[in-house]
Amino acid sequence: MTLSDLLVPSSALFLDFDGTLVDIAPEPEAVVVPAGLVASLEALGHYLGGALALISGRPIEQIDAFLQPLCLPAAGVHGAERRSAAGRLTLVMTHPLDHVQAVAVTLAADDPRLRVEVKRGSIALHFRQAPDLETTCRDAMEAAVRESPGVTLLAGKMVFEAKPGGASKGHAIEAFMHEPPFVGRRPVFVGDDITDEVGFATVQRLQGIGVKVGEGTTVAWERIASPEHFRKQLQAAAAAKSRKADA
Ligand SMILES: O=P(O)(O)OC[C@H]1O[C@H](O[C@H]2O[C@H](CO)[C@@H](O)[C@H](O)[C@H]2O)[C@H](O)[C@@H](O)[C@@H]1O
Repeated sequence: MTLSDLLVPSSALFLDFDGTLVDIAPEPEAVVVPAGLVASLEALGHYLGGALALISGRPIEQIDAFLQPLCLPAAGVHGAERRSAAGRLTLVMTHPLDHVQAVAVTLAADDPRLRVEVKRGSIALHFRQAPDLETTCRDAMEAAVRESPGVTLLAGKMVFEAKPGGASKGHAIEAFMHEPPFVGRRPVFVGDDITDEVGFATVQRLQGIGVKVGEGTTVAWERIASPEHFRKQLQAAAAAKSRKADA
């Protein structure tokens, strides 16, 4: 089944960013937004009456910068921040991350291949350039999180990320689904990572469909081979739906 088959005017579309809309890159700032992607998102958002949101581990301001001039409804930092379709910003309560940050920074000081990303409400320790340090990073971050009340650890693609226990992509999607223009629609969520599984489970509980991009076990009912395949489907869906709207 293609994305175009899944979408009708009464659908709500939720999209992950890294590994779904854009290819994974060696560093967080090295991702490339291919030509035409912004136009496809804009056209589909229009077709869906504005019920299209980005659900990312990145801060919303980074998503805005990558997709400018588009400014979509969005959840950032794995649901720790959310901007509604009306532009209202909601922040999930965060917990002290000083200990996690100190542990991550100390590790990275010993090996320049490690990278610490400090976000509002989360600390990410990237080991993409040092895959041999995965266990060291996991052990250190797990221990640091155990000593940080209210904080949980996510294992993403070559990254361990400490974030507020009360925030998740599933919670963010559910919050959107209680508000216009998402309320009453059938949700579709497309993502690629283990961190997206809670989003797939959430939309499927709400009678919607999860779509997993790439390989790996998943609870999602549908699968697309790669971000490149997904972008092609997005473009095709945007073109087909725009044609229908014009007819
Ligand atoms: O939820 P997402 O939109 O998929 O964001 C998840 C994380 O994406 C970024 O890290 C990942 O992508 C980088 C660029 O491709 C890659 O270098 C890194 O190894 C990946 O983990 C971002 O830096 C994180 O803040 C996001 O949480």
